[in-house]
Amino acid sequence: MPTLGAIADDFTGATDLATMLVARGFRTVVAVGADAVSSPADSDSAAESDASGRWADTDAVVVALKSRTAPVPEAVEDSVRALRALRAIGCRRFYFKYCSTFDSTPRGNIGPVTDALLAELGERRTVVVPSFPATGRTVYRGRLFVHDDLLDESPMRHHPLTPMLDSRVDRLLRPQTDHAVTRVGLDTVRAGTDALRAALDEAAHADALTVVDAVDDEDLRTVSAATEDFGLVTGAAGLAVGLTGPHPDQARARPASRPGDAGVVLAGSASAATRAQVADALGSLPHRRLDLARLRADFDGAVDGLTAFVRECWEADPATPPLIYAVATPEDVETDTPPGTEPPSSLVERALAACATALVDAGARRLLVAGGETSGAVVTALRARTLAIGAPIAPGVAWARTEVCPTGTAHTVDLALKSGNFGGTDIFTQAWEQLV
Ligand SMILES: Nc1ncnc2c1ncn2[C@@H]1O[C@H](COP(=O)(O)OP(=O)(O)O)[C@@H](O)[C@H]1O
Ligand SMILES: O=C(O)[C@@H](O)C(=O)COP(=O)(O)O
Repeated sequence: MPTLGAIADDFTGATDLATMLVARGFRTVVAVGADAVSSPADSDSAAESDASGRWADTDAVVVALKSRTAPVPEAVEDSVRALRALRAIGCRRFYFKYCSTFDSTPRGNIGPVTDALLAELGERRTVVVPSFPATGRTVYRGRLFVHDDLLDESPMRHHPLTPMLDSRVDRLLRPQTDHAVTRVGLDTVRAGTDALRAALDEAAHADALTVVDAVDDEDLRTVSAATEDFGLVTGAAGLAVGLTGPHPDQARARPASRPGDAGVVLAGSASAATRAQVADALGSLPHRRLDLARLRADFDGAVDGLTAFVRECWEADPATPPLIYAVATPEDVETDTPPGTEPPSSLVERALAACATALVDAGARRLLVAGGETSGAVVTALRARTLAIGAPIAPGVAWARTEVCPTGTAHTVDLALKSGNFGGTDIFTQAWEQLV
């Protein structure tokens, strides 16, 4: 039965954390929203008995939410519902997973969600640990680095929804929370678990969100050990490097598809890493870029055109997955919404979700989706309820086996949700090799 429950503020973040938990020996399931955790049955006793059967072979459950950029009340409500659902199936330790680049605005949602989860648990303190060294995110003297750059000097400065204009994590968090925000530096972390635990027990941190420095995995292991009796920890997936699950050899799900099964890449991400991956794949994968004007003029016709193109590609060469993408260069991002029309971001999400639905119906059994918001739209449209994490592809990215039911018929597919900034340049062509 699961004892560790996590709440992730986007879908790629959920599979990112789940990938880490699987590698650490937790049999992990990603549940799409709180409802996928709870039984649909309405009585508590029915929910309990159903839960004990459904979750018997699971050590950790990660609830995937689409709450990173949702209005604050909605993000809080969804997160608290997820927490209650996780408690109802027996989880006793909780992990709030947000982005390793601390994606949020001065109004939230990291602070308000953390406050609400603490209140729900009756806890007064937690740690704030966005560090994820395997992907170049480190925190030193409270400043968040993305590889060699301070966060506010990285491409995150220009993020359309959550531009990160400061790199001091405590300063970013303070306007978002009702708690005090404190810091513990690397010297204390490097002094070891007992020293860090003693520091976190000091009065200053007793009723606070404490930003803890960590620049390598050993630091994260120390933070994890020093907080093992905390009801809630918060951070990126890196912090899970310090957790140890009970099933080191059984945690990974087997692929659903076989080599040669039809696949597709759907890239809605506009981030720098995805743009480089798109550029790399244009040389070797058949491809089409979304035409926003055409989608506005005739949405169904445009989607039909894209899916017909993919089917033709499969017929010509079943082994090569075509690429449908939204952004190749920063200039491709439309920031203005023509009067009376749908915002470009939602149009793109809807188009890629519609492509995913039609393509699964047409035989796609392997889908690689790039971008957190995009993944949320695709997974929701495919009506997936749970994802079982399989083979790793890159730090923070793995294949997941999932049953989807977009139009009434269920299919088991392999799905990889790639965070915009994760993965090597050749991930769109190389990821398939892990599906064996
Ligand atoms: N050409 C475009 N113009 C405007 N918005 C776009 C365009 N292409 C993609 N988007 C939107 O940008 C957002 C990208 O977010 P996400 O999928 O989380 O990836 P990332 O954060 O890596 O960029 C999505 O909402 C997507 O629909
Ligand atoms: O922690 C991270 O960096 C990722 O898990 C993540 O959340 C990235 O979000 P997107 O770039 O929106 O996919």
